Amino acid sequence: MHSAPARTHDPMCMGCGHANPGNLGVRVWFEGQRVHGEVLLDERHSGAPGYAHGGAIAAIMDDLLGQVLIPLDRPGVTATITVDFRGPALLGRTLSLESWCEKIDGRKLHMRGEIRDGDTLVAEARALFIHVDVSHWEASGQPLPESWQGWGGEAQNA
Ligand SMILES: CCCCCCCCCC(=O)SCCNC(=O)CCNC(=O)[C@H](O)C(C)(C)COP(=O)(O)OP(=O)(O)OC[C@H]1O[C@@H](n2cnc3c(N)ncnc32)[C@H](O)[C@@H]1OP(=O)(O)O
Repeated sequence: MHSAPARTHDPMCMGCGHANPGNLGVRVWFEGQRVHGEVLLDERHSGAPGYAHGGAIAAIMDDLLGQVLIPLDRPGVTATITVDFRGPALLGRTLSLESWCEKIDGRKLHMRGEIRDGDTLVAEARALFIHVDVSHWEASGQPLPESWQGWGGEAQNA
């Protein structure tokens, strides 16, 4: 059963933002605290003829693993991410996405994610996210998404 998120991501997000014409087309849905999704890359994301750029795959991973913050109900930022490229990422194929939180250790959120083309593992990633208060993003002066109000309670910030 898919659950509707209480929070939504930045509409201008480079990965999934519906208001960003240059988005990578990441679509996600939630099942409990797990994130599922899909993406279809095309010639704009080429790294070699017919193959996706590794940076596009890494950006998708960052977005995908960050989405876990929504069901966790904790705002956070990526501190470090490692992407292992395991198989060909072909353009023009619908890739399936999955991410989850493996461990929480205080403010440290250890995330994992996978991208598959059918049964083939294309890439896997692990990342450390750090829980922050939403005031972390106020320095830009841009308005924050309305749904972020009251998100995640208190976190001691940078
Ligand atoms: C989907 C819903 C929307 C979600 C929002 C958007 C998500 C988008 C994801 C992104 O792309 S975020 C953009 C890229 N990331 C950043 O811009 C983060 C920039 N870095 C920072 O702002 C600060 O470095 C950070 C908030 C991550 C940490 O600073 P703090 O001063 O708050 O914490 P501190 O440095 O004291 O570290 C807290 C703990 O984390 C550990 N830590 C921090 N950075 C680390 C690192 N890089 N590697 C390993 N450990 C790290 C640190 O050692 C420490 O461990 P201990 O508590 O055990 O001492």
